[in-house]
Formats: sequence, C-alpha cells, structure tokens
Amino acid sequence: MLGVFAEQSRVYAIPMRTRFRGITVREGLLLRGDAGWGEFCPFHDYSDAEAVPWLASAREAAEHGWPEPVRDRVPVNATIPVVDPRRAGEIAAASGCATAKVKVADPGADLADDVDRVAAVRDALGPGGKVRVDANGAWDVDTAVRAIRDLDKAANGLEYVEQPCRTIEELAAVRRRVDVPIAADESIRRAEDPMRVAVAGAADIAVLKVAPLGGVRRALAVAEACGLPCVVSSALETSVGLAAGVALAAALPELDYACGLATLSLLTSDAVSRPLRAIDGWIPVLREAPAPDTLREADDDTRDLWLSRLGRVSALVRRF
Ligand SMILES: O=C(O)CCC(=O)C1=CC=C[C@@H](O)[C@@H]1C(=O)O
Ligand SMILES: [Mg+2]
Repeated sequence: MLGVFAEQSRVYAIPMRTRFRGITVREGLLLRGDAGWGEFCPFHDYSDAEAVPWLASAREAAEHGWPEPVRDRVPVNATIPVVDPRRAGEIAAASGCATAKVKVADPGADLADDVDRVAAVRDALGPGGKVRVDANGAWDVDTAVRAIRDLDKAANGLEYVEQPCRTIEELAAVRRRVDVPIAADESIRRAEDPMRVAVAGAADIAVLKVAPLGGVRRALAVAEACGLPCVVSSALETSVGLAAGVALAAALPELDYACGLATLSLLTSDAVSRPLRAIDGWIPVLREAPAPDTLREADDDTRDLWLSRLGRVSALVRRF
C-alpha cells in the first residue's frame, strides 16, 4: 500500500463505558503514513465494500493530511446513550455542552422511557440548551410522527430529529407532517448517492461522518453539493480518527450547529496522551500521534482479524 507503513499499524480494542450502537468494545486499526496517523475502524456489520471509504479516509489522514482550517475550535454536543433519566441528566450536566443529542428508539425500548430521558436532559441543560434526538431509522412514518410530537413536548422544543426512519422517502413523508427539522445521517453515510436526500426534500440538515464518506475532502464536497447546513459527527473513533472530524468541522465554510464529536467520553481510554475532549462545549483543532503507553492494544487474534480486513479492503480500493 503506497504511502502507508502497514507494518507500523497498531490495532486497538477499547471497552466502551456504556453500550452504544450495540457495541461494548470499540476496535480499529491505526496506520501511519508520511503525513501522520489515520484510523481505520469500520463497524463489524460493515461489509468490505462498505469499509472502502473508511480506508480512503484513514489513508487521506496518513498520506495527505487535511485542508486548511477556517476556525481553531469547534462547538460540540454531549451524546446521551440509552440510559435511565437520572444518568442522562448527569451526563448532560457534566458535559459542559449547551447542546445534547439523546439516543431514542432503541430496539425493545419504550417511547415513555425516551420521553423521560429527553425531559431529564432538558432539565439538566436548562431553557437555553438545545436538545436533539437520534432514532437511527427505527420508526415507520406514523410512529415517527407520534413519537416526534411527544419528544418535542418533553424537550420543550427539539432542535431536530436525526434519521427518524430508514428510507429517504419515509424521511420526506415525516418531514411534511412535523415542524421539527429532520437531519439525515444513515441516508447520507450509507447511500450510494448522498445528494439524493436534498433532491427528495427529505431533510433540513445533513449529518456528515468523515470515515464513511471517504475522508475530509469528500465530505466537504458532499456538504457543498447537498447545499444543506451540516452537522459533523464521529464514528466513535479514538482521538486519531476524531481529529479528522474536527478537521472537517474546522474547514467547513459555515458551521451553524454543534458537532457530535464529543464521543471520547463513551470510551474508557484513548490512543493519544492529550485526548480530544470537549472543554465547556468546544474541542480545539488539534492532531496528535498515538502514544504507545496510552493505547490499549488488541490481543493477537483481534490484530490478525484487522490486518486481514485491511488487506481485503485495500484490494478493493482501486475500484473506489
Ligand atoms: O452524533 C453524536 O452525538 C455522536 C456520534 C453518534 O451518535 C454515532 C456515531 C456512530 C454511529 C452511530 O450509531 C451514532 C449515530 O447514529 O449518529
Ligand atoms: Mg445518527
């Protein structure tokens, strides 16, 4: 692999503080190139073909670096997993952020629990805070319309709802029936054509994640082409991968929303010695190499698994 020193790669396995997206341990591979370190960490449910842009993103970081920033810090939201209302309020209050994103519609969960969690986060942030929710495409259109009305009431006004339903057509249908703005996440990051969201009138806001979009430059092109206000969000990376998200947020010409990049708090450790944590709701635009004594390296089997995944996905890259 030209420009990347695969033999210097490091594979990590870091336990999560709370189960998130069904994951309890976050794994990935850090690779070094002439321009620095990149992170390759597609979730295990992503196929090799879907992992191709994740590798392109890691290689952009390692081989080229990123476009010049237009700001030196980015505003971020607290991310609230599916936890009980008391814990949700504590996380929001301790975050120092003025905006919180609350996970809702977890498999098997009840709308009443989501309502209580959202109300607790609103209480913790106070009337000046902003509360958004993310349903990860779990609702059908009618359920979404009902749930959004209840959650909007509990939040005393939602900033937006992220991916209420799975398909672009469903998002457009919900958007016609509720006043709360709709943000598209999976519809952009797993789509063949991220632009279809805007064309279909399916969303007011685009959520951009650098790795699934294939790097900072590609994400900037998506932002420009879709013409929607953007929210940059993480894919639960260590600070090595988060730095790419921060670089995108720092390079966007307009940044009107807090970014979902304060996700290190979901991991029990990090790869670098000065982690990209939010301070008073902001993350500085910085980038650091992994620190050998900080990084929690994976066992040999996990390392082999990631190296073979890297090999398979590299073989597909020429077609990307
Ligand atoms: O946006 C945030 O506040 C944090 C990032 C976040 O929520 C996610 C990161 C990666 C995968 C996800 O299921 C989830 C999301 O859906 O946005
Ligand atoms: Mg989302």
